[in-house]
Amino acid sequence: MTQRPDDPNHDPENDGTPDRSDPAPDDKGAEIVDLDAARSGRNADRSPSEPKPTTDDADGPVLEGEVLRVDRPGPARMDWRASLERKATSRQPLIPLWLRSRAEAIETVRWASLHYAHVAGYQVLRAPLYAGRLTVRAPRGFVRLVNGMVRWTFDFEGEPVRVAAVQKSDYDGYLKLSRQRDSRVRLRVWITGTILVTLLVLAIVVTNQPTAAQWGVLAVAMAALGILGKPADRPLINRAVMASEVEKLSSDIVVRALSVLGIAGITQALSKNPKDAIRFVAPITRDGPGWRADIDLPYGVTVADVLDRRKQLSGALRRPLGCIWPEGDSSIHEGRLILWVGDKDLSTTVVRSPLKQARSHDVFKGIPFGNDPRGRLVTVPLIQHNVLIGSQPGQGKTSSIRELAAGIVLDPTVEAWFHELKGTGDLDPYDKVCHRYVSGIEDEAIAYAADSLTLLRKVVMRRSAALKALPADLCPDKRVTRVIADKRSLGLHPLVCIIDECQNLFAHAEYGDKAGDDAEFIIKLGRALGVVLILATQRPDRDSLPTGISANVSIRFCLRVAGQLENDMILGTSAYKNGIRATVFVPEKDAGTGYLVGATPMPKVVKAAYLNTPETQLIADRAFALRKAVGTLTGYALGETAEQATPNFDLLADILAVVPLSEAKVWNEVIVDRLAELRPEIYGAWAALEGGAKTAQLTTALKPYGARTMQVWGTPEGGGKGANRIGIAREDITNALTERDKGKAS
Ligand SMILES: Nc1ncnc2c1ncn2[C@@H]1O[C@H](COP(=O)(O)OP(=O)(O)OP(=O)(O)O)[C@@H](O)[C@H]1O
Repeated sequence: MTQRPDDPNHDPENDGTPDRSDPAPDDKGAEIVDLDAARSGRNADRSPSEPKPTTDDADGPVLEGEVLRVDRPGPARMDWRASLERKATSRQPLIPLWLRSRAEAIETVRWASLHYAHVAGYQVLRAPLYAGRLTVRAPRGFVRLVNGMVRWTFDFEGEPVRVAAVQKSDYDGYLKLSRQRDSRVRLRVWITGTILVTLLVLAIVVTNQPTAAQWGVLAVAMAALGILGKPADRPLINRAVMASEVEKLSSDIVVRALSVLGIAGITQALSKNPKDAIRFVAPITRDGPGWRADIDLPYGVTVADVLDRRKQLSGALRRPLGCIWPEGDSSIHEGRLILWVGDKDLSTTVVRSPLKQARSHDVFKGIPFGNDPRGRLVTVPLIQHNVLIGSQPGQGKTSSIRELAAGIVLDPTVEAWFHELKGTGDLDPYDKVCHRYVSGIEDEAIAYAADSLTLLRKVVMRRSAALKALPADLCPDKRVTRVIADKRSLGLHPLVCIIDECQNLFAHAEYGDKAGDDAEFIIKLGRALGVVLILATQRPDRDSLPTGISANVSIRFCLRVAGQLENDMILGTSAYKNGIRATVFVPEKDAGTGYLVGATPMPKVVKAAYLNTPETQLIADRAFALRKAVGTLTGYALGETAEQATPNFDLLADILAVVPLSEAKVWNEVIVDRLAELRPEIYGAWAALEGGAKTAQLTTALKPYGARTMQVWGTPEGGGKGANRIGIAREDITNALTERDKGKAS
């Protein structure tokens, strides 16, 4: 509805006629209709054959009422709390970022001390060189001094002016200048004479002083003359640190770089509004060893678009790729870019492990894992989590595992089950503290790792019952805590199982399927029970990494991978789409650097700490001593023979033993109960499971033999109503047994 000028409520300052040259601030965003233009437009749309409306018709009925605008005038009114919350997100820190983390502050102070110690040491070592230079330059300095004094005393500086006065025949001027010179020279001769006499007296005094003082005075004199004799182009002192070649990051440089990335949204926005298309929401500051710019990208452009062009950004900023770390902050919005440009290339940095010096460690506090590009320590929480590490070969998976393993073994309460299925012995230093350990690529090693998973599955089931039985005051959250872990008799201490090169297990023809099922089971249920699985693979595809594992694991570390598929297998579905791309890392050069997801609130680029073999050996020795002292060395570490997951029993034969020929089909749950009666030490844990878990247990156990389960009609053993439930056909078990035995014979 619009107001008319003849309306009694008409507001002359707001008559509904838009003044495009001077939009009133109050009208910001209001929908104002130019009636004349609108009507003429409407009439123009009519076909000439249509009857022309009468003037009244054209104007339409005049409606009365209050003008209601779509956009209300005045500033946007927000709830004050919401407005405060919004402001809170952009508060500048009271304490500088580097002082907020103890580790970062220590690192900065350490860096500054080392830097200045280096500068001091460098200059002290070169003192003889500087003394030599001063001596060589002293004669030239002496000549310059004498020359300067003579010129000053006899006012040679005024000579050209006096000559010019003569040449211009300016006698008055010349006379004035000559008089001035005479009076000046008279005074200066006195001064120079006094200085010379003083120097002479000083020289006589010095000749009567001890030799050390004479040398001291000579040194000072030579130094002074040497400084005076310095050639203009050669400084006396060498620079201990070459001037940083790092250009200070400025808004102009950032805008220039973003504008050449070829992102259509940025190019268009800049062409329309070169000044404000890219907004800096905070001043560009130093943040750690680099510069940080907080930027709002133009509307419609997301951080993922920029991440995609990190290489181009590196070229545009004229900095090595390893210095360019764009990051998003989706807690604000998807277009908020935090661009961090480091002074140092991350790929040339080796991160020292804080565990190198640690006497012991508590895994409940997480494990120090590496540094982010800004040099801040990143810790991986372990309890309540599982970890998946992946990359193409040679990118640092085993090194990352070594670092995690260091934290694990330095906590003497943790039971370590380590499996390294490459056979290179990278984890061998730790074998002396492991409850289970294997290194190898052959079938025996794979079988051992598969056995570990089967045993671990049982451990998880047993722990589940043990945790359930704990009194509520000891275990209010139904999960293992430090207090519970420390009560060894409960058997709920942390148990960490590492399988490096796990593709060799999961893709194994004989053990792969079952191992995959077990691992998935452990990942899903083990978390609250203190059981942690750490898997590393160089072949992240569906065959080598069951989707049940890649979908359920909670912490992921992806070093360089070749493509989107591998990226998302490790980092989770849509990671690539969301700009978390481990494809940006450079093969080999970026070894140890990867995206860490799930360990920190936001995905992070992290360079893992690196431990070489001797350092790993020292850590393992400390861990051994620690464990020996508290009595937690068990299993492999004590040279005990490995516990076997598969003692001498034969599931297929056992099933045939408990299912008579007369029963063609039987429910799984019935078979499990009968098996438990037959061999309680083996099947007892299965029978303790409830409902679907009991049925699923047998289904899973039969899978490796190719024996399928099906819907079976039956009635409960103790009597009751008939029903369809999951079961097996006896004939299928007989066939599976025949097949298996045939295979063994061949
Ligand atoms: N965090 C790191 N910092 C520095 N260099 C590293 C780091 N991690 C790995 N490297 C370098 O990369 C090399 C290969 O590392 P590593 O053996 O851990 O790779 P990998 O991914 O396990 O290889 P593969 O897939 O063949 O088992 C190391 O020898 C080391 O030179």
